[in-house]
Amino acid sequence: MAGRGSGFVDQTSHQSLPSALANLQEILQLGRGRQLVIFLDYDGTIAPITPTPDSALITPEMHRAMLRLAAKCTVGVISGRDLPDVRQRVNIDSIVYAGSHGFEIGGPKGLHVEQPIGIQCLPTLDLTHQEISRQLAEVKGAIVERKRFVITVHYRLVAEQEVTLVEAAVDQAIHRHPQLRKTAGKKMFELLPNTDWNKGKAILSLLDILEMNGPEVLPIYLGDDTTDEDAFRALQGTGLGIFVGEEAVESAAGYGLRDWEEVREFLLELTPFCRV
Ligand SMILES: O=P(O)(O)OC[C@H]1O[C@H](O[C@H]2O[C@H](CO)[C@@H](O)[C@H](O)[C@H]2O)[C@H](O)[C@@H](O)[C@@H]1O
Repeated sequence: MAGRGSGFVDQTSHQSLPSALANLQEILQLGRGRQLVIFLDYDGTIAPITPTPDSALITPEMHRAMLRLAAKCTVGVISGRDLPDVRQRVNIDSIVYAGSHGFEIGGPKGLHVEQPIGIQCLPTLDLTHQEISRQLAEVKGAIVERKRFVITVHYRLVAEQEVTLVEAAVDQAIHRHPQLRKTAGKKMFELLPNTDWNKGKAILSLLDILEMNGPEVLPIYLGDDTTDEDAFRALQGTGLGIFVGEEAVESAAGYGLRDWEEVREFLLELTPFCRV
């Protein structure tokens, strides 16, 4: 990873990651003479974590900050959410989006790419969605969220003693349908096509599509959850990862920011130094 920050002490703990804000000059130095491309995760990075998926919105201030940034450089939002959902929440036409953890990519000038393996899995995802929804219908607080290529089973509002029921339903589905694999994130489990595709691969593919895969570009990725680690790893050596959150987790990111408000501050500080 380019730039570990001079304050770097222990790379296994986020709390010791150097602050991207405090080390802005160092980051700018890495980007000197290079075009910056900024990739942002949605939930927990540009929007706060809320009790239900529906209520997680970006603030007007964040929207303004992103608009200003997008006027100066290439911006992408790389999300586990469904592509139309994240696009509508961010609502900026000029940026590129990846939904379903990168299984679907969309952007200006008609850009639209879906992973063929995802398309093959659609009947299995449909069936699994029905099965899990039925199985968890009686579990109070469980939310089954269907995205085109991913099913997310949320347990944030489920009583602690019932979370095992939620995980058991997911595990049984994976057992029945080996075309799917399980991942986990903030108070949720996900089922997605059982293939080696993730946010990191999606970003590398996007950089190719945008013809921004050379040394004259510095891609920066900001994310807060386990699936964002794939993106941090993918950019090691060529770009920069910024972990968002206060908890101590193992991260492949080089810098840290506390929360989405610090993310906004960072974007505002970075914008004047971006060029198209
Ligand atoms: O990759 P992301 O854009 O960060 O999306 C990851 C998942 O985020 C959403 O769930 C999370 O945020 C919700 C709203 O704050 C919260 O209620 C939930 O507990 C979190 O797991 C989204 O609903 C999922 O579809 C995304 O995969």
